[in-house]
Amino acid sequence: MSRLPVMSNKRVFARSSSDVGQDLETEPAQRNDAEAVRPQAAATVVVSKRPPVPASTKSVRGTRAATVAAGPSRGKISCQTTLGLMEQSHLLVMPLCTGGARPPRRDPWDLRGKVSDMEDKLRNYQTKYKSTNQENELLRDSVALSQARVAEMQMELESQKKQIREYRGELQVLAGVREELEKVSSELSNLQSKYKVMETLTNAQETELQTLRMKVSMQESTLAHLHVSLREKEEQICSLQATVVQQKDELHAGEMERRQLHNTIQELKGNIRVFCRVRPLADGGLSKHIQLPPADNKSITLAKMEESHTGKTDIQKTCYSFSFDRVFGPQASQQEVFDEISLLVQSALDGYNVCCFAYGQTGSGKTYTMEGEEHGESRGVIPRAVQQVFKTAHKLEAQGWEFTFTASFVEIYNETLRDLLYTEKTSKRPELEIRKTNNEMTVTNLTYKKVTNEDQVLGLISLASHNRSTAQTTQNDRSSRSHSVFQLDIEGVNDGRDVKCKSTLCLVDLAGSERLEKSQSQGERFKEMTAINGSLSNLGRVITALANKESYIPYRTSKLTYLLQGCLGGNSKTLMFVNITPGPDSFGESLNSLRFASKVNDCVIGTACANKK
Ligand SMILES: Nc1ncnc2c1ncn2[C@@H]1O[C@H](COP(=O)(O)OP(=O)(O)OP(=O)(O)O)[C@@H](O)[C@H]1O
Repeated sequence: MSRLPVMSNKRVFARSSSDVGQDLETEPAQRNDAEAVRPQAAATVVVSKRPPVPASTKSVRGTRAATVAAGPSRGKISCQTTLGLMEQSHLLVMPLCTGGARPPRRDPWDLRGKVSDMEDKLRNYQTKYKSTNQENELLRDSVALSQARVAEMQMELESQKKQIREYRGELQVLAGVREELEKVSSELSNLQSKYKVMETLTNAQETELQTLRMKVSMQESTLAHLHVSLREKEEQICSLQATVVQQKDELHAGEMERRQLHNTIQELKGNIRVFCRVRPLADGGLSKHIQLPPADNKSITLAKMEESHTGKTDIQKTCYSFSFDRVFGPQASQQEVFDEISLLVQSALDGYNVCCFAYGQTGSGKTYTMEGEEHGESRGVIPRAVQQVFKTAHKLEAQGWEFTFTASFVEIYNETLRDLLYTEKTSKRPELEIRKTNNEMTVTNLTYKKVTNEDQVLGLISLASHNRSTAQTTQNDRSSRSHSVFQLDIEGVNDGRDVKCKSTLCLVDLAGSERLEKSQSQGERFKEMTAINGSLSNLGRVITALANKESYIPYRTSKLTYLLQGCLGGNSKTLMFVNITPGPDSFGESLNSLRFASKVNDCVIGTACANKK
């Protein structure tokens, strides 16, 4: 910045000196026409310092001086020109004051000498001026060059600055890149260490792979052997499968034959059978008036005992003997009893309707026989039958049979049906009605539960016994005053053989059959007893009518016989338990029960046929 004014001064100076130079060079011409202005001005300057030179002292050397000296007389000098000349005179005067070796001092009179000196000086100055001008020119050129150079340099500087900025930007970018690189290099070193680990692992795995390859090749050869043996086995399997098919056919044929034979045996035994069961006394023994011949398990004798006149011995007065399909004494276990009826249960799976009911006075052991205890050896007919049904069905699955089971539990109390599997509010109980559709007996609004295993059925049985209506009597504090009917509908399908079967296993615990006088029943109890006895009498009548092959069977007279119609007719197998109380007080009731059972036992109901399609 500080150099710029200097440059401009120089420029001014250069211009002024060149003007002066020009003026001086053109001076002779101007002198010739005697019109030059600037030399006059210079003369004016000189005049101010030196005494005026007379115009007559012109010479060749002094022509200029004379011309200079003649300047003022011309008079017309512009102010601007004067200033330029003053600058010029300054240049001219300076060497005069500071110049080199001084010339020998002239005498005051030696004006010519002095003029000559002056002229010499002037020439010197002119020479210097010329050389200065040249120098000046050179300098000007050099200045111009320098300026151009400077401009160039500045441009270069600018471009370099710009480049520097760019470099800085790039540097920053590079710094970022460097950071990135550092990161990458640290990652790289991490990766390298990982790579080393991986390399080690790879080596280990390669070794393992080699081992595995060897194993694989060994196993491949083993596999090839196995393939061969597999093919052999497959062939064997094929032939075995053919054998299995053949054996299945044989098995099915055998099963069909077994069913037929089984049914024949059941028919020979009678489609209605009666078993008598005498419950033990409280001490486990047997009362004197009941006699069970030891060698025979089919007869029972009821003997009327009277005290002798002395009162010391009992005299046997009247004897009533009865024969049944089987008589169980007080020691007979639940298992023994069930073994005798299990063949009938099998018939249910073969497609025959099976009905088993227990008849007897209150407390004679009907519920014990049919239901028994919930678990263990004292379980009764119903849980054991259910167990057998599911076990046998499972076995038959292997022969292509598929079974579906539907359970229902109904109670007949005072000639009214009650659903024992009903779980809703008691107030909302719907009315149940027995309907006969397609020769099948159904109950409207009754709960029919699909069951798939024994436990489900046992759960339903316990629900039913909870719901079962019981009423207190003087003879048995847990006496049931209603008939309970458990039904298991069984449907079997063997698609492979295109065979179907359908049957119902019906297990009935009848209400107590005691006489009215003995039970001392009154009011509601009397009504109950009338209904119970009415339905039991009708059961006897139905069985007799069936035995006599009467045209009219009074099924509809009571709800019990109407409900059991399907299980009591020709297409069914019926088993009746007559339960006897051994106490002497129950003699009359026992006799009644045995007479009723005997009547049933004498019945021969038509040949049963399986419900097969
Ligand atoms: N064979 C038997 N062995 C041992 N105990 C028996 C036998 N039979 C019945 N009992 C017992 O006798 C009592 C009465 O039996 P149960 O309740 O089965 O009579 P019930 O005929 O069903 O009476 P209800 O008609 O009132 O239902 C029960 O305590 C029962 O355990």
